[in-house]
Amino acid sequence: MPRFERKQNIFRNKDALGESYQPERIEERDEEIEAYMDALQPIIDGWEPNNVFLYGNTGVGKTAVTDYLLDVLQEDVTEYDDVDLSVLGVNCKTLNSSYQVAVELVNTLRPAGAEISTTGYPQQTVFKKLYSELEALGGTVVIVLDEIDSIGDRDELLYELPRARSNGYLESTKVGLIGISNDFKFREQLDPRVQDTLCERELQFPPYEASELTNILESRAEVAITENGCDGGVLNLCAALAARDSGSARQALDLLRLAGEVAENNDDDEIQEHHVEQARSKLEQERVEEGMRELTTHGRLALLAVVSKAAKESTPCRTRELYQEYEALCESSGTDSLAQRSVHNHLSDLRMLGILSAKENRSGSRGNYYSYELDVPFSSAVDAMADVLYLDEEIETIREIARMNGVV
Ligand SMILES: Nc1ncnc2c1ncn2[C@@H]1O[C@H](COP(=O)(O)OP(=O)(O)OP(=O)(O)O)[C@@H](O)[C@H]1O
Repeated sequence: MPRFERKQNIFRNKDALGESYQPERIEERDEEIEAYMDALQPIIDGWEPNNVFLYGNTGVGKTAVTDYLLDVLQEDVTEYDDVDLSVLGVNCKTLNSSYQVAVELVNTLRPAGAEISTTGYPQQTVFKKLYSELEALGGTVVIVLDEIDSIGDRDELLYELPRARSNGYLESTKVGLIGISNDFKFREQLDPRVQDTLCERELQFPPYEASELTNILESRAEVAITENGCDGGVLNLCAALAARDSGSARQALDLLRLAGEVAENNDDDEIQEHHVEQARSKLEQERVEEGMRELTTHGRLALLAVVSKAAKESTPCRTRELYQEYEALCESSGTDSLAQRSVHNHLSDLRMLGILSAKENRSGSRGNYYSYELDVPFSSAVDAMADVLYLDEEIETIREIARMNGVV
């Protein structure tokens, strides 16, 4: 019977490369930290907080810097008896209206058992409940709304909360909002009056360059990886790959962690560059598989049509032929088919997602046309579709044909 055996050649503390780890030091963000501290200064001075809007791509340290600075602020504020600071944090990802965010805030402030229902109240009633909880808390309250763009255009709370004091809803409590977003369009879409208040102080976090990512990785590797667990060029390679793609520290850290796991699984004592390469293609495949799972039904059926043609070794294949395959799959799954034009749009989307590639062909007088083929491994595409489409028989036939043709 196989037994578990502890492996600790590579990692000293693998959790330090994970999402929930809060770094002791923030690297390469001195300027942003200075501007951020400047925006938070009125809190220490005992005045009303500024509202702050923070934006930048995913993984560029918006949350890490915010958590770090608010911890420092909470510690430093204890020096001053006349400032009583509370920090509330809500991730808005699953809350897509002001109403839901307000309910979440009320329930964060209420003791267990006294929460309000998430539906059934007029919006103003929920806002009033929020004001009365905030008033009961007193002092200065900083509310951090991460992924604030999920609120969409139902942004009344972002208009009302910063004005609650001037409108007489709050007397003793001073409230400051910190909104965090990686959607650049969100700011532009906001009502100009909301923009004026929420974006009182705006901070932009640019993507990291390779040398900055190397420093972030070096300081994290000190905690996470054993002394001889990592070959010299590995951190530079992870940093360079992440910088070229997204400039995200999360991507660089994920790459290093996965490369370490690959090395560990091979029973190697050191992470080397070839482990990073393997980790990169694994992450790339995961990303594509995730993209495939998030497709709409017709996107999936259009993709399965290409998969089916690939099994028959008939790709690249033009839209017209793919459309026939797609119609047959729609019929098998009891789904009404879309017009060829719409299927063409789905194929273009799949191309944008990096799941398909397309070649443009010239066809004399009738203009150009595209032919499509898979840009991901056949087995990843068929596995992902088997998980999300209820077409077991058809998918088994496709696999069978692929096996016969030596595609898999
Ligand atoms: N300057 C930095 N120094 C140390 N670690 C960092 C730095 N920037 C980012 N990180 C680390 O990178 C990871 C991603 O950072 P973070 O979650 O702050 O990104 P984000 O900009 O908030 O991304 P998202 O918009 O996706 O939430 C975290 O593990 C964080 O600790």
